[in-house]
Amino acid sequence: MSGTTETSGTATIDSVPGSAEFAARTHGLRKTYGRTVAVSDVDLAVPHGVVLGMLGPNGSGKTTTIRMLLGLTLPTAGTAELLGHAVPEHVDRALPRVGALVEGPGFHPFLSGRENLLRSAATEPELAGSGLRGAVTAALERVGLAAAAGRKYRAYSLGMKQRLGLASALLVPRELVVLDEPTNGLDPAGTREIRQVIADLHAAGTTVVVSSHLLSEVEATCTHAAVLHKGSLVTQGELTTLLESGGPNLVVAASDDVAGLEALRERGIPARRENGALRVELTEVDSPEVIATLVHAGVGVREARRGRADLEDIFAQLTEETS
Ligand SMILES: Nc1ncnc2c1ncn2[C@@H]1O[C@H](COP(=O)(O)OP(=O)(O)OP(=O)(O)O)[C@@H](O)[C@H]1O
Repeated sequence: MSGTTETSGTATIDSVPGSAEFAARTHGLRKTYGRTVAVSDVDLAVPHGVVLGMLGPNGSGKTTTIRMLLGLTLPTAGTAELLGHAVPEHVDRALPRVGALVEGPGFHPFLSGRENLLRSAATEPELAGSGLRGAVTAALERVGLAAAAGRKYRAYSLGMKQRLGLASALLVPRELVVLDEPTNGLDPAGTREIRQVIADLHAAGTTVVVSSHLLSEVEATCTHAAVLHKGSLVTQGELTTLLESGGPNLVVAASDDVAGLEALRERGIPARRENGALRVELTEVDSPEVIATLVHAGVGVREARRGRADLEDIFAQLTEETS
């Protein structure tokens, strides 16, 4: 790319920082590694003020998308914008207002957590001068690392390393915070703390993009979701809208769920096994037909109750359709 011929839309947005319609945006974003297509034609739009969960199994392209958004990896094709600035061309204009936790934050193994953060803080123009130590202490407290601040980074557990990366991302107030799998390696208490940090950021009006392969994580913390599958964006939008798009379900405790699943699939009724039961989609059929099909096949029905599709069902539907 020459750097002089950008689309007029991007140029206009760039001339008025902070006025962008979306906090982050990509158009036709693509990344290939040899013959591996890591990310394929992704059009992501992150509205201001949302907590967007980037959801997808391992290898679906979450990290690569995030790295391209932050200007850490160059796209093979397509464009990206961060707070209205074209990436990578003008990413330096956006980055002071963006906090990021991505793999390998580059901390020094022989320095303590606090010393590492002081080094990070020294690169923040906003903290030049007296505010530095106070900001570091506040960030350490915020992520629950104050007690371990004097220990060497190399002695930190994976969870502590994650927290230090998060502290670094939160040294100064941010407009946008991007977190790649922030609960990786954390115990349940650590996971709760990260959720609280995300909730606090959201309450303060900060836009958060958080990647996860855990559906429960996204359901618990996010207002929006973007689902990636094999490098493609299969859906994005408000979480409530996404959840409403899932039809009613019947959860059946059957005497033989393997035989039951086979019988249902033979009749073209979408179903899957889940926690020792069968979860059956009721979009085309109703409950009596499901039960009759099972009983006909000699499968006993111990219990059947109706429910709505949860994120896991919707995710299964979306990813099966594009498999
Ligand atoms: N530097 C690289 N060189 C070669 N292939 C890569 C590279 N980075 C990513 N890939 C491949 O691109 C695909 C997407 O990887 P990516 O890390 O973006 O997925 P992910 O959804 O973040 O997965 P995870 O949750 O495991 O981090 C995978 O097939 C991966 O092996």
